[in-house]
Amino acid sequence: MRSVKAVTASPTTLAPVPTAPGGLPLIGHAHHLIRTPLPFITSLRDHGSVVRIRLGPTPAYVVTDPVLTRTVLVTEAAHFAKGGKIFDVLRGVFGDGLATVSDGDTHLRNRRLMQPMFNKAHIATRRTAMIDQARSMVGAWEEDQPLDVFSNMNDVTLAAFLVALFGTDFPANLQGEFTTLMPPLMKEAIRQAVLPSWVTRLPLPANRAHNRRIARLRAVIDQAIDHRSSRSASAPPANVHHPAEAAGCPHQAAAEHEQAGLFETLMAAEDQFTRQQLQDEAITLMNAAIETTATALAWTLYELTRHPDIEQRLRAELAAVCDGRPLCQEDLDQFPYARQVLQEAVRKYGPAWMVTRKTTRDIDLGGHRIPRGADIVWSPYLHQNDPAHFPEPATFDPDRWASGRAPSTRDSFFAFGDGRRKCIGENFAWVEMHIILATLLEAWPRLRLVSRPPRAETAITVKPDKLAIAFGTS
Ligand code: HEM
Repeated sequence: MRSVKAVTASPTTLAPVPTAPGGLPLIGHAHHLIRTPLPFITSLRDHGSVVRIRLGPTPAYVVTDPVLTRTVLVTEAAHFAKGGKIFDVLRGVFGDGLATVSDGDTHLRNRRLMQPMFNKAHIATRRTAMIDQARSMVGAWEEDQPLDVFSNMNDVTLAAFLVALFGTDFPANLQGEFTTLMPPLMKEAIRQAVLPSWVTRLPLPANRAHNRRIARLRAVIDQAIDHRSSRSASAPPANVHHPAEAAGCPHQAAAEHEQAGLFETLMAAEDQFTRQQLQDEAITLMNAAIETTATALAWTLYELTRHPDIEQRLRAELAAVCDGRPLCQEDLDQFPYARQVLQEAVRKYGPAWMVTRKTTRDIDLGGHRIPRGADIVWSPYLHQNDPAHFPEPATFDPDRWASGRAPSTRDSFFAFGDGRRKCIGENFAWVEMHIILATLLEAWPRLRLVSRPPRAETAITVKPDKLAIAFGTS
């Protein structure tokens, strides 16, 4: 196993940071990052534990050793602030939402205010609504017709997320607009992140379209917040009869029937958040929550079509728990194998592949001196596909996560980040992914891949370029 002996070193032992081959004048390594991002970023392991690349004229230091990534995110986090080119571009979309706001008091305060939205007990109050939403959507798919899985997973994760966040009566037109706006917005954001910034300031059609989309997204989010405010005043009684009770799920808590969503927590803190901040947080959450979970689910389904044995084990687990009745929220804590399968998809496909920080002072990392103000890149995808930590990383093996085998691998699993900027939505993500996977298996006894095997494509996440699956009942 490769290891880095020292996180910091005395000035006498510091070595120059190796530079990745293949950089070009003006654009640096941008062509590699645009054309072959995943082979390029994983190839950097061969050049050292910290490797210098250039994003346009700007140098960036890619950390290829998970021990050093933990240093950046946790032990020396004070010297590696949230920032860097990707965040500068994303801030243009999200404003100062939790994911892009600089480190410091505002981040700490907002994180503290938002944390209750995402604790397990609070999320549990939304599980039934999410099951209903997911079930109605996957159940409406046409039998044996090729389905664009990534796009549909985006629709289902978005709908489930909206139901959790904003309640059960979210207007369909707003949902539709959001679905249309987001893919080109994110694609352009990542393109802007790897190009020199002067290119992104030119009055090119692509740049103008990007700005128009951002303005429209803000207007849509504003309408969503208005909608929620107007509905909160007229919420229905909490103990409405629910079909899952009749189906045999005995302990439905009254709170689960409420229409209100998790976002009410923030709206209730009216004096704490301005309208602009509420907008920023809503946009941030929707962006952080949708493509990440949709990608992981799409890859999970693809892997199931390749591994009937894994699919069978999943179905057996589901059948044993539900015992012939429809899935209900209480079942969700009893699917350990589903968790292993989902975690393996998240491991193998990232889903994030490039995240950045900025050094706040000259600092020694892995025996190299990194200057103040430098961009640091870390990559869950890179670490989670490192054969030194995950033997045969291309193999989809959910049993890596079986209890007893998992501890050594957990240290190199960075899919949700770590430290003070760790994903606030991790609990939510697992619940949502379990719900969608389980409702889908419940509705469709057969999955068949009807496209060629997908190639991994990068935007903010690593997603399948083309993935069609037909769902059948026999
Ligand atoms: C499979 C699903 C997900 C993955 C892999 C994922 C991954 C990540 C990662 C790697 C970070 C840290 C970025 C950094 O260190 O700079 C992060 C932060 C964040 N995530 Fe997630 N995420 C997922 C789902 C979600 C969901 C469902 C939500 C919301 C409900 C969410 C909300 C956020 C927010 C707000 C942050 C910023 C936290 C902060 O800076 O304090 N994520 N996520």
